[in-house]
Amino acid sequence: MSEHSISAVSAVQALKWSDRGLEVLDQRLLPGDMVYQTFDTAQGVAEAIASMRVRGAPAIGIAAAYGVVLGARAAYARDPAHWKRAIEDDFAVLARSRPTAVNLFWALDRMREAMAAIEGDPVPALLAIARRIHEDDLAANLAMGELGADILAGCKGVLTHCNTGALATGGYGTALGVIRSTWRRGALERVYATETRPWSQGARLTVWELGQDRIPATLLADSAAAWLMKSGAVHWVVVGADRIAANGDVANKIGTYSLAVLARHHGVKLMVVAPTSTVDWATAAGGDIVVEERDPRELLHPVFLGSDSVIDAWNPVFDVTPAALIDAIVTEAGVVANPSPHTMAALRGKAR
Ligand SMILES: CSC[C@H]1O[C@H](OP(=O)(O)O)[C@H](O)[C@@H]1O
Repeated sequence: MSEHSISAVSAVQALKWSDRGLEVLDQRLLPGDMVYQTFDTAQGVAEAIASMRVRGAPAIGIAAAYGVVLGARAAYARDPAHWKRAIEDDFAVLARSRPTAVNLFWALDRMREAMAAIEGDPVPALLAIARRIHEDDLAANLAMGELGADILAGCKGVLTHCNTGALATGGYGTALGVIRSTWRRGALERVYATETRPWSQGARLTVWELGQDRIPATLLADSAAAWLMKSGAVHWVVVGADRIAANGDVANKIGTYSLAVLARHHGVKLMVVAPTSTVDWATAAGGDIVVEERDPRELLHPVFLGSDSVIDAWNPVFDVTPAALIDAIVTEAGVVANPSPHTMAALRGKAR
C-alpha cells in the first residue's frame, strides 16, 4: 500500500515522512488546531512520543521506526564506518519514551533485524522497512475492520473508550476501524464514546474523528458508562490495546478494566481490537505488564491550582483486563473467541 493510499483511506494522518524528517500531528492541540511539527532526530521523535504529541500503540511503533531512520541518517553522515555502534544510543532513547505499548519495542526489533544485513548507506533500506511497518498497520486495520464488523453487524449500540482511530494507528483505526466498517455496512445504530479522562482522548479525538466521517456519536462522562449499560443501549464495548499478554490479558487505557467489569455485570460483550504487533508472546500474563504512570500534574494542575504538600495524585494511564472478561480479541490474523492461553496459542503461528 503506497503513501498515497494511506491518505486515501484515512481522513487524517498522525504521521507523515518527508525529506525534512518525520512530520508529527501534535495531538495535544486537537481538535482545535491541526499543527504538524517536523522532527529530524531520534531524540526528537522520542520526545514526541513521551509528550504524547503522537500517541496510540501502533502509531507509537511507527513513529519509533521512523526515529531509527533519522538516527541512522545522522550516524552514517557522522561516521560511515561506525554508524551501527553509534545508533545504539538512539535505540535506547526511543525505547525509554513510553513503557506499556509493546508496538514500540516490536517496531524497534524489526528495525534492528533489518539493520544487521545493511552495508553502506542505511537510509534507503531502513526507510523501506519503516514505510512497510506503517503501510502494513493500515492494511491490518482494514482487515480487522471487516472481521470485527462481521461480529458486530446488526448491533444496536457500541461503546468505545479512548481513541483507537487513524490518529492512534497507521490509519483507519483498530476499535474505531471496526466501528467505521460496521457503520459503512449500515449495520450499526449508534456509537457511544467515553471522554476518557484525564487526557480526554475520547472527547477530543474520537468524537472529532467520528464527526469527520459523519458517524453519529454520543459523548459521555467515564462515570456515566454503568448507567448507560443499565439502560440497554449498548450491546458491545469495543476497545483497543497497548499490550496483550500470551494468555489474553489486555493492557489498555485506564478505565478499560472498569468497563469490562461493568459489561460483564450488564450482559454486554467486550471486544478488543489490535494488530498482532500488540501481542507480546514474551509476557505470560497481565500481571507482568509495566503500567505507565504519568505526571500527577496532568490530574492536579487543571483543577487544583494551589500547591499543598499533603495533596498528591495517582495517574496510571493504563490498566489490565483479565482475559476472562473479554469475549473476543480481533486481530488481522483472525479472531480469538474467549481468549485463554489455549485459544491464544492458535494465533501464535500467524503473527507478523
Ligand atoms: C489503537 S490502540 C491505541 C491505544 O493507545 C491509547 O493510549 P494512549 O492514548 O495513552 O497512547 C489507548 O490505550 C488506546 O486503546
